[in-house]
Amino acid sequence: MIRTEQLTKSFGERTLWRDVDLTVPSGRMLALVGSSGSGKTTLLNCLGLLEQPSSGGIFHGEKNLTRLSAGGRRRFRRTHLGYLFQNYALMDNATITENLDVARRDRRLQAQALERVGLSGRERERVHRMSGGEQQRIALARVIVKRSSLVLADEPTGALDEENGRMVIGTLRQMADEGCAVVVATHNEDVRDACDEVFDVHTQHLAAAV
Ligand SMILES: Nc1ncnc2c1ncn2[C@@H]1O[C@H](COP(=O)(O)OP(=O)(O)OP(=O)(O)O)[C@@H](O)[C@H]1O
Repeated sequence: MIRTEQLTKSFGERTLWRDVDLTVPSGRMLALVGSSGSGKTTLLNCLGLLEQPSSGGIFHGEKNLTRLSAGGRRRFRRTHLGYLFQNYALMDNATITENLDVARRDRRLQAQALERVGLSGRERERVHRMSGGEQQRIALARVIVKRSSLVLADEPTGALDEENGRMVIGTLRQMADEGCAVVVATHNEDVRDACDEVFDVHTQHLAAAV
């Protein structure tokens, strides 16, 4: 579970969002929508403790994560967080297996995750030789292998065809159904429709997904 309390982020004179109160319990999936530049990635980065909000709190249970030291933030990310970045954040010169080892050295889980994302048998290939969509799927496999309780995903279907887009949406939904709290920034209507709630970062309107 993750919860924000009166979370505000400004860059200089410009406030992206103000006094945001959101709760994403285990088992739920929240979509962050809004026009380009409205602050979806920035909000994900704050939830993932990669950026500091200007004010307000981020709570995991009773713990206010914004009060953690740099070491505490690192430990929280390592223990609880799976982050699917917009630029995938893979080790380019390493193999798929070496990238998955960063999350968890469990060959059985890795094989299951690679089968799920359609990359079985390609463990020894180097990431820089793979297409954008394949890299996006490796990044998803890494999140699957990590088995985090909080999953943040930034435009997870961006580089994918329709079939793989559906696979990613289904996988994120399954993670939520198995007990993760999932937050996904997206422009994609199918992703939004798979979520339980939708928060428009620009208007700051929260609604149930239809
Ligand atoms: N470190 C920074 N310093 C100043 N401005 C920043 C910084 N980081 C982000 N911004 C600005 O904050 C705004 C929100 O950026 P963000 O990437 O969060 O938007 P977004 O909603 O995810 O956009 P997109 O849909 O295009 O990915 C942008 O105008 C961006 O230029």
